[in-house]
Amino acid sequence: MRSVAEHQQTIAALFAAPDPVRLAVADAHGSGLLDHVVAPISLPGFDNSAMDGFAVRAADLAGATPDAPVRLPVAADIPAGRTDAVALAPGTAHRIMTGAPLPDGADAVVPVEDTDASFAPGADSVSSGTVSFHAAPTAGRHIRRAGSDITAGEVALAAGATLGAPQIGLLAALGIAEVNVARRLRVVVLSTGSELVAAGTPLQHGQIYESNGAMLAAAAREAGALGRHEHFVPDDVPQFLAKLDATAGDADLIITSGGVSAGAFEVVKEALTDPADTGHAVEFVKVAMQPGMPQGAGVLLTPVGRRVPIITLPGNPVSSLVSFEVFIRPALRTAMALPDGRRRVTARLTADLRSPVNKRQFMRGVITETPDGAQVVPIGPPGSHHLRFLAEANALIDVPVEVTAVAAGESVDVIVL
Ligand SMILES: Nc1nc2c(c(=O)[nH]1)N[C@H]1C(S)=C(S)[C@@H](COP(=O)(O)OP(=O)(O)OC[C@H]3O[C@@H](n4cnc5c(N)ncnc54)[C@H](O)[C@@H]3O)O[C@H]1N2
Ligand code: MOO
Repeated sequence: MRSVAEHQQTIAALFAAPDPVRLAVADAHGSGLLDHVVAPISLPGFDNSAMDGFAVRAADLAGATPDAPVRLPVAADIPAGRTDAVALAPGTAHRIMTGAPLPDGADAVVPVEDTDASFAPGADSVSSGTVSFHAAPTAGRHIRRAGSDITAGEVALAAGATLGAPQIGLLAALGIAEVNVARRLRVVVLSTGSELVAAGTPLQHGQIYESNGAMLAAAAREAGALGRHEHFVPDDVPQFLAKLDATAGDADLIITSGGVSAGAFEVVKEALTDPADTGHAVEFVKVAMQPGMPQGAGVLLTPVGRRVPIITLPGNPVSSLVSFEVFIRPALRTAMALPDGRRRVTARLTADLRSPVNKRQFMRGVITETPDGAQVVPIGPPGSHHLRFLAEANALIDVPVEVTAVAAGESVDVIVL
């Protein structure tokens, strides 16, 4: 049997290096940045006010106290967005709003609360009257200096960054319209099985609702890819191959579910084990793990001669999602220049655990932080049909091949989902 690590390498080798694409910043959300982004401008771009109040020369207010306020004439009004250059003459103040450019000559801003003025709607305008200051500001007070956030020429975002909301915000603030990112890969899931029907159809005896398609497409999207799913029913090899060709289209990865173990009607395995006829090259193997033992991986040759990676996952729902997590997710993320994004931690086991001989087990668990450190509770039986416990789990307990039992209180490796 193949080890988990060996099969991880096989899957990783199916993917090419990240494919560069230039996207509008908003469309690049969630993508991996391929090049350093250098700030074309400084932020802030000009000295500006951090408060609604008055721009002053600090020296003009030296000695101001509530008992001995200093009164100055208000010469101009500077709202945010005023674009002409305004100067502040000695012995005067300008009314200024948050984000408005500081006038030449001003070296402090006094918030309106520290004066006798009011900016409340309906209050008298003070822009051509006088204002009384109760305190002496220090020079530089409430001024946001040009370049204090980032200076033009500095690296704003390093290659490898993932473009989440804050990174999109920074790029937009720098006036950057487009970025070079790794193309998000298109993942198509094709589920097989004559027992499967779609939601909305009444179930006959022996039928079940198809669930792996939606689940694996969601997992692909959670991994940062573009995921969609198709459903194929008959256990018929020519029909399956035709569906595969039609589905492959512009896919970067095809994932099938079901039809790969030892049954009499394993359509995926049958259809893809004869590369002489089809040009496909898919290898079916057993991996020493539980769940997820029957696996297949290789390359599909499309009718237009394109080679598309294909990964054939086992049909049991828990097996297919755990296989996605262990094999496909890391490879997809690397191929999209995204960090692995999963935390591996050590946690204290709260109940005894058993694991099959010669298999690396990925057991569902619930991990919590306690004052004594992380602890993990194994949940659900090992059977690969227990979707309910999978939905409850927030972690996978990674039990090494050589371990067959772990006692409560011992430490285990955990992948936090
Ligand atoms: N004689 C043997 N039998 C089995 C072996 C084996 O080595 N020898 N391996 C077992 C293991 S382990 C697994 S895992 C499964 C894998 O089976 P397949 O990949 O061939 O999948 P199916 O037989 O088509 O389905 C298995 C199970 O999962 C349900 N299923 C399948 N697709 C879906 C779907 N899209 N949505 C919801 N549920 C699905 C299906 O109804 C079956 O119950 O084989 C064991 N058997
Ligand atoms: O690999 Mo199967 O996943 O044990 O149920």
